[in-house]
Amino acid sequence: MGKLVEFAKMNGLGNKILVVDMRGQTKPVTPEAAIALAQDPATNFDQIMAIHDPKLDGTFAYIDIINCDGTRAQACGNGTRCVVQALSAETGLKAFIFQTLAGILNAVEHEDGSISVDMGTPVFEWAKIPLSEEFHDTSRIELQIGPIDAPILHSPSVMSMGNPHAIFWVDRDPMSYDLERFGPLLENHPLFPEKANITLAQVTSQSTMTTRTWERGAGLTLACGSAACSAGVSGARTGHTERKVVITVASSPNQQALTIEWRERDNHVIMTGAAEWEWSGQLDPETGAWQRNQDQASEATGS
Ligand SMILES: N[C@@H](CCC[C@H](N)C(=O)O)C(=O)O
Repeated sequence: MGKLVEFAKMNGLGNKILVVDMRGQTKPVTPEAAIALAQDPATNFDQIMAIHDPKLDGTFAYIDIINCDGTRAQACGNGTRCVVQALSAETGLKAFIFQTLAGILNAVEHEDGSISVDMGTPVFEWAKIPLSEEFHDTSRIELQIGPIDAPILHSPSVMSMGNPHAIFWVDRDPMSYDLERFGPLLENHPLFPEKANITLAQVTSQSTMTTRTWERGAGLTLACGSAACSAGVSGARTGHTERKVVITVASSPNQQALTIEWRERDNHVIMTGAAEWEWSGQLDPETGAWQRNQDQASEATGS
């Protein structure tokens, strides 16, 4: 193994996250290392959250977000909560400011252990989402899947939460749709030049909804925080819901929930929910070789 760095296997509502401590390192986690770690059942993850030294005064760290296919993502809500929990346990601090590809994120850990992340402001302009075709109104665009006269999914709300999202409104349990089949078709649809995260959202009341997501670069995941933010914003934007919603993530273990508030006063989106530590170890950020801390060992190493 080469030079090793500390990492923690964590999850946010089941969304599998590796929090990797890259502070003091000059090079990033390589796509090869990410793919090797994703392929190993013990370290299999949806996103790596690599904590780097700050690049900007006033921020605690720069967070590099890597999908399990080795591509980079601008935003990861569940992963950001995991980073906050890990750094809070290390430093005792409760509030953090991070820099990501999507911009500056403020986050805070509450007394009860739940974590709120200010995910920034939503973007609705078609060219900035981005879409490959001009749409004046992106709150519902023309896009459908299934028979032309009886589409299975249609008219999504599209937006960017730093990363691109399409929210399809459904009237039954999102788990009853074959998202494994439709997800890749929609993620890679020519309308999305940078691909898109695809979410099914069922509105259950003015202040509740249920979601399930096919993630760009990761496929079917148990949960996606930025998708929940996008569903919350899109629900209010289309008049389906109020600006504050509790979103049950249908695919998460025990159907856990996130609270999403699209604040009227400053247009910011605040996501609140849990994060969970599973185990820790060390890994080589160049190759993905890893070892688990001795005291937690059951499956000790991978290379
Ligand atoms: N799981 C994440 C989203 C991760 C990024 C996404 N796959 C992308 O490429 O945009 C979340 O919790 O937000």
